[in-house]
Amino acid sequence: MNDSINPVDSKPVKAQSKARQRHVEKPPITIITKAQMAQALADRELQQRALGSDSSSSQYNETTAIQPYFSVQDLIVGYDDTIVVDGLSLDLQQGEIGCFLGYSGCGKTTALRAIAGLEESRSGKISLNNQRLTEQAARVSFAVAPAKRGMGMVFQDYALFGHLSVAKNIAFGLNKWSAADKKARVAEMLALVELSEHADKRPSELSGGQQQRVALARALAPKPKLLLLDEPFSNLDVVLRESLAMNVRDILKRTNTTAILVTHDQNEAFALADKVGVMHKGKLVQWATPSELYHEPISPFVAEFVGEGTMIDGIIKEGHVETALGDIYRRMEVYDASGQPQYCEYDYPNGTPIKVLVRPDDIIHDDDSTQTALVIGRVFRGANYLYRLQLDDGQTVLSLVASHHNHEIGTQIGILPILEHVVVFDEKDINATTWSEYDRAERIEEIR
Ligand SMILES: Nc1ncnc2c1ncn2[C@@H]1O[C@H](COP(=O)(O)OP(=O)(O)OP(=O)(O)O)[C@@H](O)[C@H]1O
Repeated sequence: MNDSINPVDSKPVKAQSKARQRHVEKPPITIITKAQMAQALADRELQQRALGSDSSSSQYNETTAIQPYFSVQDLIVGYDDTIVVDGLSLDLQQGEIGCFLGYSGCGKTTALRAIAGLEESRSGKISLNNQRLTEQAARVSFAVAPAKRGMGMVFQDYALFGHLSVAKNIAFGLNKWSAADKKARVAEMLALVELSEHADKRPSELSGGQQQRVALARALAPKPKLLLLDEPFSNLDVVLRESLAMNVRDILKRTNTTAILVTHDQNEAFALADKVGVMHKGKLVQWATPSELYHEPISPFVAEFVGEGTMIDGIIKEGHVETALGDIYRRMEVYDASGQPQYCEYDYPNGTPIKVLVRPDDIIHDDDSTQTALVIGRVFRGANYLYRLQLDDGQTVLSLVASHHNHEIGTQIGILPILEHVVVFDEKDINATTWSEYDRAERIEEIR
């Protein structure tokens, strides 16, 4: 979504709103209709083709599309009468790291186990490196045995053999290798996870983080086509988790390993994965890069689950959205002849109540801004303060502010809303998903 706000709008939403009155001059913005935008996009494609720089046209994609290295299509897995994984589809290219992120019980581990072949799927197709691993369709039904899938697994409890040394643990999956190759591979893996000097120790003599690295080395040693990591850091303390996640990412990237991680920890997912799939009640709600999930969530559930933020009220007015922060225009990646960005009308009729997602980094603190908000709460986060700010009409937003800007609760501070990636949701969506009190209570129960 490529929407943006005009932060200096002069038209007040409500006559009595001080914040709206402080907005000065409004730059000229022409909002074009959806039909005009479709035409503009088509023209742009034609132009790109004519210039020979087109990498997005369907013609190009048809002839050069890369077959995904790993692919899952419409996977359904259930226990008895309950569907636990419901129509899961995703692709990964070789060397990419994917992640299933979601609350406890949403089906992440079941999806991972089905990919590994440890859980039977009811329907769907799984392919890895040009080999079909499962297919359950009307006329075809087969599943490659788990041991023949070429996958490695790293578990939450590491599952190391306590009576074997670190080196022997790592060598465990290499029984078909020659003694010399095995020795060389174990040494290579020990160096990779920086545990060479611990080769002869027992796992119990290592820290949790070191044990996890042994588990990783053991899983990587046989050169798996796909590595599956099930909550691999959950036994470690929070501080260690993120740094180990970055360390593991580095190791996976250096070895060009394709991997899928399961976690309920967003920081871990973002630190490790290239693509993150938010799961909810068995469905993969969105499969996207961490940045896309944060800036372009496709539903209020994803918006709330990923990152911090608040939803503020808006209303559709002549193709744009009016809010207490200013008027929001839907900016597209299409430019007119003079190089100015084009704005398209929103997909909702005039007068539709809208919710607008505002992230803490969308609200810049600026001492010189004429637009202000009241500090009603703040949390010290070392380099930053997370301020909770009240707008003139009583709605609240969050703002991430460098911690040398130390403003007391109860004071007004200048703000500059920079809503480059603003996302709007129809109020109907909000009610239909997790923003209702009922679902909040249900989720709290889930977490407990
Ligand atoms: N062997 C099983 N038999 C019956 N139901 C199961 C079985 N394993 C899991 N379930 C149920 O399937 C649902 C999804 O479980 P799953 O372990 O895949 O979730 P998850 O998202 O990985 O959760 P967590 O983060 O807590 O591990 C849950 O409701 C769980 O109770």
